Amino acid sequence: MAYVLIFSRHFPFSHRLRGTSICLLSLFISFLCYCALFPGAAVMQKSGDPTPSCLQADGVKLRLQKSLSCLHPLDAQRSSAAGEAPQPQTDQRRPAAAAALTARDNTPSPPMSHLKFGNKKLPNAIIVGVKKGGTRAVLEFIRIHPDVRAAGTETHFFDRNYDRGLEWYRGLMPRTLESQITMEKTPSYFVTKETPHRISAMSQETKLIVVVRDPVTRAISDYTQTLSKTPDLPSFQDLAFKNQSLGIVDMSWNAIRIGLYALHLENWLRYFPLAQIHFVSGERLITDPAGELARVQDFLGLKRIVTDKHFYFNRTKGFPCLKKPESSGSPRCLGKSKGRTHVQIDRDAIEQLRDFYRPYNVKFYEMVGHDFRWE
Ligand SMILES: Nc1ncnc2c1ncn2[C@@H]1O[C@H](COP(=O)(O)OS(=O)(=O)O)[C@@H](OP(=O)(O)O)[C@H]1O
Repeated sequence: MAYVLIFSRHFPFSHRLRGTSICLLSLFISFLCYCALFPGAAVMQKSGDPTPSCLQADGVKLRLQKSLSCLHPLDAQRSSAAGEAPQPQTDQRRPAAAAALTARDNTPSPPMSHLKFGNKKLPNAIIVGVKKGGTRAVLEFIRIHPDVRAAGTETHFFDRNYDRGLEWYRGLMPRTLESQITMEKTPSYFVTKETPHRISAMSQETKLIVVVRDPVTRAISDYTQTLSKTPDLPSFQDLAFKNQSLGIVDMSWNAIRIGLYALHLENWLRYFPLAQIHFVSGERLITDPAGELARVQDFLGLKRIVTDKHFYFNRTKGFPCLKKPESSGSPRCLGKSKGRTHVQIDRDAIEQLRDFYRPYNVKFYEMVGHDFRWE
């Protein structure tokens, strides 16, 4: 206003003209002052370039939310072209922007990770044996149940890795929801002296599954596997007998020892009641997988969801395989190491081994209350 008064003194116009000039000059000078104080606002809106005003919004949650549309002006244009009000971007559509928002906003995010991924838990159920009994088939078949999750590889925690501790073991487990059970399989547990005691020390509630198979066929399967890795292995007969003509079997050979099921089971029954151990027939697992899986599901307290509609018999493989899931994927058979062609063993040796195992088998049938008919 001082400028206006000075100006009017130096230019003495007529009274009306002077009043109008003073008004116009006042407005002009006010505009100049406004521009000097807020340079950005006037210039940005004129140029139509939104970026600097977006940058000004940085650092403040409310302004940053608004500024998300600044990061993607094309989206704002598309929205207005479609006649929609521009929407703030959701996390899914703009993860980078959403991340920036979260980083600047210290509000804790909801505990979605727990809901989504669950927790790693120690196993509720373990397939403890027997080697070459069909343990992989049982695990792969039961884990298609939505309430079962399993460690993919054999952990060998209770026999080889016990010193690593339970937290190491837990770390190997998949994440599960509260409603799901955790499983693992390590077939050597069944014949390891320390294992029953160690599992009961972890939890006396652990459910145990043993897949048993005719001990003579199992021994030949075991030998066939070792031979595939060690081609210069002595013959089966050389390893199985101390003296074949006298029919003296070498019980110290692992392939023979594993088949003495009754002796191993005695050790387990010192720590677990029989009702907590479920025996799967390795033979029926091949001829009737759905029947065996029904019993496994009952034992685990699961709804019978895995049924015969999940299996088909693959003639090439000579074994049951899993059907193609409805959603995607392809039929699934177990790998080449399951269902190998066995080494031919002469009939006499097989008969001698059957005689050797018979009393142990009978004892085993009595202990478990079931005749597996290994004749
Ligand atoms: N569906 C299906 N597909 C393929 N194989 C099957 C199946 N069901 C049971 N089996 C039998 O499983 C035997 C291998 O047993 P394991 O999985 O316990 O072996 S291992 O101890 O883990 O090495 C394997 O033994 P071999 O036939 O001697 O190879 C199979 O006879």
